[in-house]
Amino acid sequence: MAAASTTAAPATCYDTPEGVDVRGRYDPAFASVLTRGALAFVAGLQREFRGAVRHAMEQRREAQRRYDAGEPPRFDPATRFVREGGWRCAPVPPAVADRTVEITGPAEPRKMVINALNSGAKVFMADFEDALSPTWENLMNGQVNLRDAVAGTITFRDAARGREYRLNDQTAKLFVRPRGWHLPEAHILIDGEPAIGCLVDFGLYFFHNHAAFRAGQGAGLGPFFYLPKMEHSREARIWNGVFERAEQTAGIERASIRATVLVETLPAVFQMDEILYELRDHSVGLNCGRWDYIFSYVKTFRAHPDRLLPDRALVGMGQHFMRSYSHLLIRTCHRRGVHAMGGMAAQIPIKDDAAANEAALELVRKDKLREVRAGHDGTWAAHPGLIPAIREVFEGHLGGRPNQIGDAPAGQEAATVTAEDLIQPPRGARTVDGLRLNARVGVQYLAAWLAGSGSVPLYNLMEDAATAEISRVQNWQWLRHGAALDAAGVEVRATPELLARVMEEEMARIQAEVGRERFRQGRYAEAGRIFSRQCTAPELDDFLTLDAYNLIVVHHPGAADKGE
Ligand SMILES: CC(=O)SCCNC(=O)CCNC(=O)[C@H](O)C(C)(C)COP(=O)(O)OP(=O)(O)OC[C@H]1O[C@@H](n2cnc3c(N)ncnc32)[C@H](O)[C@@H]1OP(=O)(O)O
Ligand SMILES: O=CC(=O)O
Ligand SMILES: [Mg+2]
Repeated sequence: MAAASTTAAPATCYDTPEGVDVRGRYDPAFASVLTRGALAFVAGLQREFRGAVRHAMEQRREAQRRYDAGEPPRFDPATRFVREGGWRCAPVPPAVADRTVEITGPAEPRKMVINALNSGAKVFMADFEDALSPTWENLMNGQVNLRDAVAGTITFRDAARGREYRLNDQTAKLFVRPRGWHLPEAHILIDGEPAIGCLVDFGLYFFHNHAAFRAGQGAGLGPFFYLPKMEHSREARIWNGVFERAEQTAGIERASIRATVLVETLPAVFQMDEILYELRDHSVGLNCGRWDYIFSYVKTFRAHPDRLLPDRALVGMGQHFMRSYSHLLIRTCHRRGVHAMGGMAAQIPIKDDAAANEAALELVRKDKLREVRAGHDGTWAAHPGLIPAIREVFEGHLGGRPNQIGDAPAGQEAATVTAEDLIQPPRGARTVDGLRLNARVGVQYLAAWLAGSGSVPLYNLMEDAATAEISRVQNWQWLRHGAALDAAGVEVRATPELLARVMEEEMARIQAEVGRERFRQGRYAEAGRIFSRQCTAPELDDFLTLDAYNLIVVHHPGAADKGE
């Protein structure tokens, strides 16, 4: 139990309710979000839903055993009535009818949160997931940033550049993306077990911000969320229960909270109607999370040598299985009256090369044009510099309308999408250069993640946990099945020996690129070891970030013993 301070000395530990231990570093700013009431709320959610979460995770493993044994993911005959029924989701909240451009970025650093809110995007998705390395410092600073953002008081002074950051009069509407169901929060123990990461992210944010959000940004509704990495509608049902519990606890109307679910796993594409149905009073759409989706395709078909991916750079939205997924998502959302959101082009502005920058922008424009023509209602931008071009494409196409939810379907393609279309293997070459690039990008991303940065620019592209996962699982898949790789016209087999040689050469190349000093001080060597181990593991690890998580957990004994 927490011992409330009885002296005038400043507190140095968190005031926790029964059964809750906070093992993260004490900081008065963190204590302002880790209040006794907020922690009790999170603990209540964990106690009510932990059994269902455990069951859902076991069901994921069970489904994977079936895929490994040769049964592909499919539409569930038992829920045909849901797919065929004429139900609709709750009406779209007027505050977010227009979501043509959404910027995404980690909830920390603070400067980025202000930049994103001021970016001219309609929505800012503040990320505790793919774009954030879940260190204690990042998570808690992220909560502090979001509280100040919702209050409208967030500011930042960049002393080195003499720059002040504050909010514009008009800002993007805030959506928050908590972590996926699979990730623990090891700095908070509830009844002796690590907290469920997403319940910490959701719970703290909701507890402190629901009133201010509804009074301001949400115009009576909200808060708004993005929900990642679900594999089945039973997981959406848990979120729906969490939302209902949160609404009851806060004493606000049912269906205030709204969420967009990322359809970013292959099993989930067969469950889109079912996911929307579970969340029908709390839904505000689905999103094509293309990068995790590609990662999930490899994971789902890990045991199948006939479904090897070509080089990562070739697996874009033009591949048949990706196009089919986007079309079916749009049709599903519009039938149910909610937004069908597009995804993230990986290109970011290139500062020192105007021609290359224009070429990158052109790729983004093309991607967005494809999305809006297909019927998407809005899309994601990784960087503020892309927003004018993306807005031009979407606004040009929509001609002043906030979305195209009520429009007739853009084409007939979606009406005929079959299960076979959704799993058709992508086409293209597999090369040793692809294996190399995966290694070079995967290691540098992991080094950054271990050092606390969850999204980084690498070779002029945005890299985050989802894109790095593709690099990892693709190399694993090629090695596992001894894929034939092209090496300048010569065919070589993907083997652990080949990977070992590639890793040695790529580590040397990374060192040359980042410089000896930065290499020595960074966590590159450790990242190289983890990446190699992951790519050669006999069984594919479910998540790189789960394996590496223990390396960023820092327990502060002083925080837990409370000086008793
Ligand atoms: C697969 C998925 O889940 S996609 C969604 C998750 N991924 C993301 O959200 C990635 C978001 N993007 C980013 O994190 C960044 O754009 C990066 C890491 C790719 C590149 O960042 P940087 O190298 O800092 O970019 P750059 O130096 O060009 O930044 C210029 C300015 O734009 C700001 N900026 C860049 N990206 C963003 C962003 N997404 N949100 C807000 N501000 C941003 C920078 O803070 C910087 O501001 P300043 O001029 O005030 O200092
Ligand atoms: O979260 C988005 C993705 O593409 O993954
Ligand atoms: Mg993702």
